[in-house]
Amino acid sequence: MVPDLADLLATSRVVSLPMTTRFRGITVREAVLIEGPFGWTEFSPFVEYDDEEATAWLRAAIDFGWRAAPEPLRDRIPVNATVPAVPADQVPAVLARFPGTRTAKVKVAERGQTLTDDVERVRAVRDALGAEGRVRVDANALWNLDEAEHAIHALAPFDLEYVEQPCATVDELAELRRRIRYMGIPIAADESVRKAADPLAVAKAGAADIVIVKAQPLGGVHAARRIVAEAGLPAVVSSALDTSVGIAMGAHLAAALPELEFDCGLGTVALFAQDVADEPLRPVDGSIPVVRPSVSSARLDELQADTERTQWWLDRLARCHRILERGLAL
Ligand SMILES: O=C(O)CCC(=O)c1ccccc1C(=O)O
Ligand SMILES: [Mg+2]
Repeated sequence: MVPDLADLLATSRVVSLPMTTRFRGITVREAVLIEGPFGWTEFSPFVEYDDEEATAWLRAAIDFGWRAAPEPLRDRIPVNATVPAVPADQVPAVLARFPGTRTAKVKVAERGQTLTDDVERVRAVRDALGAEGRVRVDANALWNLDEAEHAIHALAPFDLEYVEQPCATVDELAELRRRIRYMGIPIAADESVRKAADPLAVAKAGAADIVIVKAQPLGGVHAARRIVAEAGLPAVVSSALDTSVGIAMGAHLAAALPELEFDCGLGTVALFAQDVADEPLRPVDGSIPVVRPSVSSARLDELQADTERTQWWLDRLARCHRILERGLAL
């Protein structure tokens, strides 16, 4: 079911959230918040995505606002700290934003940096978390096969929980998995799930040990839950640098999965200087609650994007809505 565009626009608010640390090259995150019959929901595809790709994010927004979430099987979700590609000396300050987390995901392979930068950053994270910490890295598909193999050798002494999207293609992931099997370090697929024509292809090809699932790009909580069931692999629910409302969507997905053996990438509200919720879904004691946060209109006013950006987002929402409706008509 797709609500009318007028219903979506009636409550849509475009916000611009300042971040504490540059992440994915951005320092301000924009989002549309929409109030549906089931509560606030979020539409925030990254600005560089085309309308086709952004339409899955609108499906997700509608799913969360206009449909009851599946029955939650847990009421809190353990989360990881997310460490952007910062210099090693900034690691303690980043980790301090994620109180109580035993797991950290560290960005590596950033353009313009070297493997030495990655090694020093990962070392600083391991030093801070100690032997009981869990350290995973995310290369965002930026290594080729040989670079990945070489980098994983260099990072293995820090005892990696898994390596997320080391290379771009399913074939590369499958080959890398063969090459590093003897090391016992699992490979997790992220972009190969959320940006693929077939999100199950990587699992079918046996090219990953773990799937990363994100509610917005996968078309919502219900669709993503189904992808996890069909993939038949352990899943880690992560986010897309969402506001507390988008994080709540992810938390409802994580809460509905029959098994959740890894900490989830849902702590990223900690990277925002401000947020839309009265009680932001920042990690406390290493977890976030499974709730629909209340959004204050005062905060929406404060964080409102300027006229030009607001129009840009509402136009984009309208184009994606048209694509959704056309899809239904086919
Ligand atoms: O998984 C996490 O720890 C947080 C989310 C995250 O890393 C992310 C956020 C925005 C865009 C891409 C990614 C990613 O996992 O690659
Ligand atoms: Mg990732």
